[in-house]
Amino acid sequence: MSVEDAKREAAARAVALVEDGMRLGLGTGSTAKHFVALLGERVRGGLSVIGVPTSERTRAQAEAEGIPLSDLDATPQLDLTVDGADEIDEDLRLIKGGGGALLREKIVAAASARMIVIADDSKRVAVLGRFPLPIEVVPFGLGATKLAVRDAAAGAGCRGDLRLRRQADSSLFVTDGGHYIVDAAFGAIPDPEDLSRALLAVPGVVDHGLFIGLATAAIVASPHGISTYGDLTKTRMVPRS
Ligand SMILES: O=C(CO)[C@H](O)[C@H](O)COP(=O)(O)O
Repeated sequence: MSVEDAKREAAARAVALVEDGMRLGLGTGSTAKHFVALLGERVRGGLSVIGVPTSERTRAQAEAEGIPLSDLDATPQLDLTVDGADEIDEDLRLIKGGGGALLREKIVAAASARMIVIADDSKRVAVLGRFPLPIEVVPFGLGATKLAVRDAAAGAGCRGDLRLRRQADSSLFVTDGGHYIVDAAFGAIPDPEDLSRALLAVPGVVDHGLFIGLATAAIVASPHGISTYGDLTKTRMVPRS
C-alpha cells in the first residue's frame, strides 16, 4: 500500500464514523483532503452534515464537493473534527501545522467534542519533536519575538534552529490569519506541556503546533492495515452556550 493509499484508508475509516446531522470540523492537509473528498461523496448520496473548515484551502475543496459549510460564529460547538497530524505520540499529543493551518485547526478542535486524527504510520513517534515545531507569530516585532522564543524554549529544555517559513518561490509564508510561521527544529521535546506554556507566554506568539489534550483518538493506516489509538467514541467537554 502506498502512503497515499494509507492516508485514504484512514480517511475512509473516519468518514464511516460520520452520522446524519453532525457538525464537523474539517481538517487541512493531504490526509484531511481525502476525508473531505470522501465526505463529499456521502453528502451527494444524501448525508446531511454541516462542516466548519480549518483553512481557506479546505473551504474551497469542501465548497467544490458540495458540503454545506458554516463557521464557529453560527455553529460554535462541533460534534467531531477529523484532521491530520505531523506527529502523534503515545498520549495522543500532536505536532500540527506543517500545512500552516495550526491556529484555525486548534480553535476548531477545541470547539469539538471529539477530535479524531487520521494519518499514515510514519506520523507515530515515541517522543515529539523530530518534525520541526511550527510556531505562529505576528509580523510586528519578529526579531524580538524570535529571541524571546529561543529563550523560552531553552527554559523548557529545547534548543534548535528557528527558521521563518518561506514558500517555494522564497516569499514569506503567510497564514490565513495574516501571521508568519517560525519552524523550530528542537529535536526531542522532553516536556511538551512545559514548552507549550513557555511559548504561549511570549508576546508575539499567537499559538504553536503542539496539540495537547485535544485529540480523542487516532486512526493510523500502515501497509499491514488500520490501527486505532484511544477511543473513537470518546468525547471531551467543550465550552457550552
Ligand atoms: O497540521 C496540518 C496542517 O496545518 C496537517 O494536518 C499536517 O501537516 C499533516 O498533513 P498531511 O496530512 O499532509 O501529512
